[in-house]
Amino acid sequence: MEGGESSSSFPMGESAQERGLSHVPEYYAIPTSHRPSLNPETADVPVIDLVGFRDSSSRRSVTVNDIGNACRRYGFFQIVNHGIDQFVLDGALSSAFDFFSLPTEEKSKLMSNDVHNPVRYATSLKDGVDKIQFSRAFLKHYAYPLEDWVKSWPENPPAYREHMGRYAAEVRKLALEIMEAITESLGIGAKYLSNKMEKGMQVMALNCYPPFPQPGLALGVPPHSDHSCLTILLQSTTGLEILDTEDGKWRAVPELKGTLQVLVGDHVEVLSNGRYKSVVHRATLHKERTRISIASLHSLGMDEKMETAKELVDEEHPKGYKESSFRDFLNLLAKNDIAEGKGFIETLKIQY
Ligand SMILES: O=C(O)CCC(=O)C(=O)O
Ligand SMILES: [Fe+2]
Repeated sequence: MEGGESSSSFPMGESAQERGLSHVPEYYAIPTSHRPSLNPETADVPVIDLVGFRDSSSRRSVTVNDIGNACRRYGFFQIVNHGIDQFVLDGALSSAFDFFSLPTEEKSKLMSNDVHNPVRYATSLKDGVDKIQFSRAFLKHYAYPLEDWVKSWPENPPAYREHMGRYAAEVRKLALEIMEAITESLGIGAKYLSNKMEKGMQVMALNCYPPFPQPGLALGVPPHSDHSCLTILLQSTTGLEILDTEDGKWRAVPELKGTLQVLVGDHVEVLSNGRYKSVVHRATLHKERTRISIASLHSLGMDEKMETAKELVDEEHPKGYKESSFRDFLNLLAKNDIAEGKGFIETLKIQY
């Protein structure tokens, strides 16, 4: 089990018997303290109007400031007026839905547990695993440069490549623009990372969470933060929850038609020397509905090391993180089940 190219530290559950829950089937062995609420509080997260960032007037600096505050406070914000048409979003969601609706034999052609594989399908309901703590199927594929990767994407459903390809290209442009707003908000300039992001990686993680009979007893994806610089998430319905570090509570991200969710990833935490923290998040399950989410993860190139900006290091703020690349993350993931292991960001922190 792993998150959407993500890193996490999540204590494995004691067994149901150990906790005296004999009426709960063994496969619902999620630790009590990690069970999601069926009525979570709603997160009061900032909604950023991106038109403001594209403005040349003072509105731009207000928007940059709002983005900086959101990154500092939550590591998360929602965006409206992002410029991606609703039909492109709907096309991506419905092709994801159609892919997951294919017969198992068809999806299994892409089945792989090798985290280095650029296109792979997997599910958390593996044979022989009797503890279903997480219920999810996912398809992950690289998406940039699109012309290099699209050939290895699913051939079915027939419209998949066109619809997902269109969304992939548009969401990547958006991610690069938001990255500019983030570096500008850090005071290191909008173009600080532009060249490296231009040559960077885009991984799309399509998640499918089928209806689950007892959604209070399992999760879709365990708590984790994404390894990326930033992740843009499109969801068909609610289910994403973020951890508020101020009070340690999980809160549900509200559903706002047409919005996209922006998650600060581990590599922006490293870049910012901890001024911005990657957001710890998880996905919950619904009793009757299938939920689809599409996470687009943007980072530097495979072997390009992300380093803390030297402009953000001084006596008061000593360098807090080691440098690392996307490949370093994959290597950690390969030997570390994220449901058990140390989160990627934890391995990067420098202890003084
Ligand atoms: O489904 C979601 O809302 C979250 C998915 C996620 O965190 C991921 O793919 O990294
Ligand atoms: Fe994630």
